[in-house]
Amino acid sequence: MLLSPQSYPAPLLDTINSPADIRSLSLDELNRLAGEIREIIVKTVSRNGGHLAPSLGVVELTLALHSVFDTPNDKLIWDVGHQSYAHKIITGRREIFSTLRQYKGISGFPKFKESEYDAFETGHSSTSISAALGITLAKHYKNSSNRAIAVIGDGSMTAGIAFEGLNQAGHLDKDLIVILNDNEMSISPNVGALSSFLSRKLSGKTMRRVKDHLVEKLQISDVGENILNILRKSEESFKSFFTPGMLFEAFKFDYIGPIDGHNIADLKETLETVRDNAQGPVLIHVLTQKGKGYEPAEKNPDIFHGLGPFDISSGKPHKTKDGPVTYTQVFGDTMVRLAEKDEKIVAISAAMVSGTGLTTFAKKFPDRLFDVGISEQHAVTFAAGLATEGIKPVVAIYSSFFQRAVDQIIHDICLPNLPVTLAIDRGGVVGDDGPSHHGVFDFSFLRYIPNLVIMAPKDEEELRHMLFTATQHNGPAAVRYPRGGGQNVNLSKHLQKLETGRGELLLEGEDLLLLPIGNRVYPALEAAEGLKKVGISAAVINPRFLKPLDEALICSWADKCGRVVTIEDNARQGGFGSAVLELLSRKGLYGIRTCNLGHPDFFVEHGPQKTLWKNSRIDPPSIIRAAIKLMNRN
Ligand SMILES: Cc1ncc(C[n+]2csc(CCOP(=O)(O)OP(=O)(O)O)c2C)c(N)n1
Ligand SMILES: CC(=O)[C@@H](O)[C@H](O)COP(=O)(O)O
Ligand SMILES: [Mg+2]
Repeated sequence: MLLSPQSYPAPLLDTINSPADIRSLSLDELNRLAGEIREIIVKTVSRNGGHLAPSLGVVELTLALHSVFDTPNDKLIWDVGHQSYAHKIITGRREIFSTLRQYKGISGFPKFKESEYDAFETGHSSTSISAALGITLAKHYKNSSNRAIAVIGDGSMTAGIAFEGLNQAGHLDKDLIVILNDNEMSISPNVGALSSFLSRKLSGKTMRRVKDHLVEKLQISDVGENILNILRKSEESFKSFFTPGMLFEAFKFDYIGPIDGHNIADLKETLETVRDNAQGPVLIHVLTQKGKGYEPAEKNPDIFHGLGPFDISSGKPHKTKDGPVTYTQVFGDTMVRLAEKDEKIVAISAAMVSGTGLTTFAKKFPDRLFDVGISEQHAVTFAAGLATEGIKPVVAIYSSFFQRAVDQIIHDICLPNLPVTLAIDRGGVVGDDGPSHHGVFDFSFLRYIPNLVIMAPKDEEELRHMLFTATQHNGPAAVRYPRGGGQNVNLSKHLQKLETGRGELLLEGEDLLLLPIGNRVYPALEAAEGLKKVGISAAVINPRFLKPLDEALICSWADKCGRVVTIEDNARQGGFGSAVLELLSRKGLYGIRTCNLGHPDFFVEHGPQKTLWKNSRIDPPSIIRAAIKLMNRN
C-alpha cells in the first residue's frame, strides 16, 4: 500500500520541481530552502525512521552541488546513499518523500528506478570514487564535457576500495571530482590513523619526531634550507605543513579545503571554481556537522545516525511494546561472559560496534575490542593473523557486509583452517534498509567453503550455545542470526558445547518432514500445528548446523516421511534447501518428494520483515500451503 503523500508547509520548496529551479535562487533563498528541507526530513524520519543525522549534515552541500552542476547530466554519486534525503526531495520526490522506507514507498538509498538524478545505486560504503571514475572515463570516450562527482564521508574513506579508486584516478588524470564530507563521524566517532590525519591531530610526539627527521634531511640542500627556514618559524607553521591535502596530493589529486560545508556561498564559489578551472582529479574537503539543525541529533549524532520513529520535541524514541531481547543483545552479553572466562577472546568490528551489540564489551575490555573502521576484508584477515598466534578472534559483521570479505574467509581463514569465529548478524531480510542490506546470500556463499562449520540458532538461547561452541572449535566457525527480537525463551545459566553436525528432532510425524533452519524453526513448528488441524502429521527437525549437516537424522526422517519441505530466510539458490537436495541425491534417496522454500531469484525490496517473509512464502501459512500441495502431488 502506498501511503498518501503528506504535505508539510514549505512555501519555497513548493516552487521547486527540479534542481533547475534552485539555480536562480539567491543566497538568502537557498538558506531558507535549506531550513524547509531540514524540517521535512526531521518530520518524515520522526514518523518513518531512517538515517537522520547523515542527511541533515549535507543539506547545504546538496543545494550547492545541484546549483552549480548540471544534474542529471553531471552525475552525483552519494556514497552509502544514506545521506541522500535532501537530494531526493529536490529531485522530484518531495510529494512521495512521506513514503520514505515504507513498504512500496521510496527507498532510503539512491535507486535508478526512482529518478534519473540517482546516478549510481549505493548502500554499501566506499564505492563512489570507483563508480564516479568509471562514469568520468565513459563520458570522456563519448566526448561529453559532463562531470561525475563522488560525495564520500570520512568514515567511508577508511575502506580500501576508496583508495583503490583514488589510486587509479590519480594515474588516469581525468576530471574527476571527489567531495570528502568530513564530520569526524562514522556511525560512531571515526577511528584510525586516517581520521586523525584528516583532523590534523598529529600528536606532539609524532610531530617532533617527524620534524627532527626532516630537519636532519633538509639541511643537505639549498632548497631544503629554505623549507627549513619556514618550518623553523613556529610549531604552528610546521603543523600546517602537514595538511590532509598531502595525502590526496600524493595520489595526484588537487586538494582544496577544508571548507565550511554549511556555508552555501563558500561552497558554491569553490564548486564553481573547480567546475570552470580544474584539470585532472580534484578532492574538495568539506567540513560538516552530522545532525546539523536538529539539536538532539547534533548532540548525539551516533544515536541519530539511523533510528526508528521518535518524538521530535524530546528526541526520544517512540515507546514500543516491550519485545523480546534481540539476538544482537544476546550476542553482546554472551561475548562479555565468554571474555570474562577466556582472556584469549577478542572482538573485531568493522565500524559497527553498537550495531553488532559490542558496546558493553568495548567498555569492559577496551584492549580486546578492535574497531577497524569500514574494512570488512581487513577485519577478517586481521583476525586470521591473531588466530595464528593463539588468540581467539570473534569477527562480528552484518551478513550483507560480510559479502565484501568472501575471499578473505576462503583464503585467509578456511584454507589454513584457523580458529576464527564469524558472528554473522542481520542474516535474513533486515526490513526497511532493503535489498543492499538483506543478508540473504550468506548460506549460499559460505556453504561451499571447506573446513567452515556453519550454525544458525532457532532462538536466542541457542545462539549463546552456538557462540560458545564456535569459540571452542579448533577451526573456522560461523554463527548466523537475524535482525530483531528473539523468541522470548528463558536463558539458561550454563553455556553448552554443541556436538558438531548434530541436529535435534523437535517433533515426530509421519506424513512429511519440515526442515527449517535458523529463524524459520519456530514458524515451521507453528505450521506443523496448523497442519495437524487438517490431518497432516508433520515431523520437524532443527538441523542447527548448515555445515556439516546431520546427515543421519535428516535422511532417516526424510526416508520415513517420504516428503520434505525445507525452509530458510536465505536465497533458495545454493542455500540450505540445496544442501538437503544434494544430500538426498548423494544418499540415493531419489523417491523423496521435496519442496524448497526461500527467497526467490530476485532482489527482495524493503518493507517490514513479516511482510517480506510472507511475500517469499516462508511464513507459517505459506509453509502450510506448500506442505498441503506436496501432500497432494502424485
Ligand atoms: C561495506 C559497508 N560496511 C558498513 C556499512 C554500515 N555503515 C553505513 S553508514 C556508515 C558510516 C559511514 O560514515 P561516513 O561515510 O563518514 O558517513 P556519515 O554517516 O558520517 O555521513 C557505516 C559504517 C555500510 N553501509 N557498508
Ligand atoms: C546505512 C547503513 O548501512 C547502516 O546505518 C544500517 O542502516 C544499519 O542498520 P541497522 O539498523 O540494522 O543497524
Ligand atoms: Mg562521517
